[in-house]
Amino acid sequence: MIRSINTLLVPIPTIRAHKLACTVMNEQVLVLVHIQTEDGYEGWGEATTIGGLSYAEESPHSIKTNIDTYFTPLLMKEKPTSTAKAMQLLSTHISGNRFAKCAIETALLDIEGKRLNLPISELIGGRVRDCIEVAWTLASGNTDTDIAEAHQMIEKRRHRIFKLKIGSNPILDDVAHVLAIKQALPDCRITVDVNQAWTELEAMKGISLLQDGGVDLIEQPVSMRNKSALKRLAEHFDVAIMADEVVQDPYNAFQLAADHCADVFAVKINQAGGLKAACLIGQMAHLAGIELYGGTMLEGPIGTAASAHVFSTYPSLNFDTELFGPLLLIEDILAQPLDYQNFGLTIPTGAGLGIEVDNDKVYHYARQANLSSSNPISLGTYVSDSHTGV
Ligand SMILES: O=C(O)C[C@H]1C=CC(=O)O1
Ligand SMILES: [Mn+2]
Repeated sequence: MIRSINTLLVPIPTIRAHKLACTVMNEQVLVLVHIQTEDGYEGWGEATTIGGLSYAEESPHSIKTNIDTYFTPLLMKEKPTSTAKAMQLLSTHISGNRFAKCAIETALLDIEGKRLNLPISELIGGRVRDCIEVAWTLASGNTDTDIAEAHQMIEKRRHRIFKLKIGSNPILDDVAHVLAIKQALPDCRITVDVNQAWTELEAMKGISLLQDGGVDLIEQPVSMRNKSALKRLAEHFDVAIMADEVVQDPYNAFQLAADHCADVFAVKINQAGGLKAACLIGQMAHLAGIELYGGTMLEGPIGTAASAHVFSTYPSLNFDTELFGPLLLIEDILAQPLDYQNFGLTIPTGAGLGIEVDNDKVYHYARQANLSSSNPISLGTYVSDSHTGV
């Protein structure tokens, strides 16, 4: 039986500015859910998003408000006796709010795993791999800085796949930036994420130049609203085209898979609405012959561990993952950091998420952020962006 549900906003600075087409991040606001049960178990979940409301439809504050106002009273009143029943209850009474649902499901699975002494991977289908390769995003905004950062990552054997965030500069400038990095790192896989910034016509031009320059993967080049453009681009080019923002819950992923709108799906547990939903999307994509990529909303270690459990169950993961979120933050909130080495992340083997959250640290940071009104939580720097019509 659930005794308490606490939702905490925990802002942590990033190691450097992280520039996307829709926002510039100097800190990440972790949205953490802590559930405690009457019989002494506790579980953690995470509903972190990117840049306030600039990336997705739920903001850190809306997630906290909605969990406190709607999710918690419902769960406390109905007292579901399993994670599956709790999620069924939430899906019946609460529409949308996929990030919030993901955090609740994660915390409940963490508890269920601890109760059964099994890692979450074994509760959601069973792992078929114990380690996953992790790409790093170069997004300092400067080509030479990005190249130097990539060399450091290779030297430390942390990453050898690099994703570049483009779309906020003129196309030819972005292409020149990407190709300079590709030439400096000829043995590395280089991918680009346009975060919806191009029109179809711009994408035709940009992708053609990137494909000729040897780029390996193009992520969400056009608006998520224009699924047919994404499909046309995937059909037109040999280079792999990946759907990201457009891949949401299993219903919409089903349509995308059935229409074969992209060569690869980036799956994110928060965008999907939870771990089981993300498993379902992975299975559907696989059945439709679509490749899989383990995506991130730049979560801290809780959401990252949860994602790793999900991706460990995928039948194939040919485009690897980008679960580097915790490494972008200056502080860790775990007693023992996640195990990144040899270009990969080891999937935790302990019960539940298999991690130990430093509760004192997390509650301390959350209190500090709430008390200090002169230091409000930053929600990213607004970047004017024409593709979303704002
Ligand atoms: O993929 C996205 O759009 C979001 C995120 C993932 C890595 C990164 O740098 O940003
Ligand atoms: Mn993306």
